[in-house]
Amino acid sequence: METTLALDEYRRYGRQMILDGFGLEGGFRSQLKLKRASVIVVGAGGLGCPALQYLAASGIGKIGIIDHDVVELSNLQRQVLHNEQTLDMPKAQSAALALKRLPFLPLWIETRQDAECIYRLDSNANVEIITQALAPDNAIVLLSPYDIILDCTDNPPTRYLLSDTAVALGKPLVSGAAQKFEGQLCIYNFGPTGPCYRCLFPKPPAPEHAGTCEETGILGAVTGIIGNLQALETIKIIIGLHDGTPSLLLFSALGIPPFRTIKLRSRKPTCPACGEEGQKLGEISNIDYVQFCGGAAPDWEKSGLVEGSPDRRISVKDLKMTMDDNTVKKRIIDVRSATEFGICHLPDSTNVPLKILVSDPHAYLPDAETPTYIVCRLGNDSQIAADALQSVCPEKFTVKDVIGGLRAWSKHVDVNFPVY
Ligand SMILES: Nc1ncnc2c1ncn2[C@@H]1O[C@H](COP(=O)(O)OP(=O)(O)OP(=O)(O)O)[C@@H](O)[C@H]1O
Ligand SMILES: [Zn+2]
Repeated sequence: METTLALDEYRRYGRQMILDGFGLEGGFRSQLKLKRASVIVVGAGGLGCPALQYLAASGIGKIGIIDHDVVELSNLQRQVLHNEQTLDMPKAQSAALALKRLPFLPLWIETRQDAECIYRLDSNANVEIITQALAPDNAIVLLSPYDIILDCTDNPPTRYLLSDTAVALGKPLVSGAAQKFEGQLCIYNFGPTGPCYRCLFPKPPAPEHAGTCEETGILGAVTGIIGNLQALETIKIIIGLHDGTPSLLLFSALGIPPFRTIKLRSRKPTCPACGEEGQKLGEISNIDYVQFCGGAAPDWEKSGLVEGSPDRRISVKDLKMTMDDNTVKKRIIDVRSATEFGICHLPDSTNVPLKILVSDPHAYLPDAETPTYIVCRLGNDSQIAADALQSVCPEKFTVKDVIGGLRAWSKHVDVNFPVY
């Protein structure tokens, strides 16, 4: 265990060590606590990146990063540790390089450890990278070496898995969430009576309310605020400055005031994860979290490409042929929001946002001679809209949804069509 600070660490961390109240036992001891602490950040995305940079800069001794995904261009708007040079690189690795300010991963520091997916970044072994998804069968093993867990992920199955694992390991879980202009922050399973995620949310959100940033949009600075708060709360826990009162912080960039805090009750005795009286969950490795949260999100484009009911669906290539044929009548309805329609749209398409169309499908009935093709971004909403129209129009009318939506259009028909 570390008992001293190196000489250069006094200068490096001096600005925080001299703070009045930087740990009850004084700056030196608090800095040592940070140096001895280990923290694991699950998800090196919008929340994980800002959290990681402040955790690393504060002098935390060991940081783990778990993420199975690779860096994509659409991440750079908010995932500030990644850059154009690290596109396609595993996010955990890209984030670790940024923390160490290294341009690439030199071979001499890439040492494989016990699991195939784990790398230690340098001889001080202070950043550990795990390029594998956190799953029920590895969560206990991967998280147990760390003192504090940060949930910087974006999906309900992983949130429940992280909470249950934190309870099983008796570790605090600093959890962040952000979507659109809004964010949330909560520390679960903290102290002897702090509630867990299941205490607060015994039931998962309906799948339609669990959209990803890709579906709903996100302002980068919002994830920056929540991710930074996660780092701050983690540092407070380590140096003993957190009073442990359970609360949920709600942030809205457009709200007045933008921050609100809700005091939470303590642990629920009947909670199946952390309660004394609850019906026990059982082994984490045996729990099907995806099933619990309503099943996996379908891959709409793929499912659409399967031979299905050709009379109700049309491929993007067939749509293109129809559009090029001036002798046939057609109508293309784009059911995305007006904002998205403004970003890009197919020539001669009309914008009728999904909500408006399904609230009054009769208003958008085609005529017998004009086939209607319905398009959206990914080919999901267009199916709902097509169903709504088909249900109110006579059999012989043609209403088809465009398989895979505009994403498929840019992949298979026009590579210059914007993807967002
Ligand atoms: N079970 C998991 N194990 C490891 N990493 C996870 C797990 N679940 C989610 N993540 C990671 O959490 C991060 C969440 O960040 P964020 O939502 O900003 O990124 P994203 O998924 O790239 O976003 P987008 O929705 O724009 O594609 C992602 O990098 C994702 O790979
Ligand atoms: Zn609980």
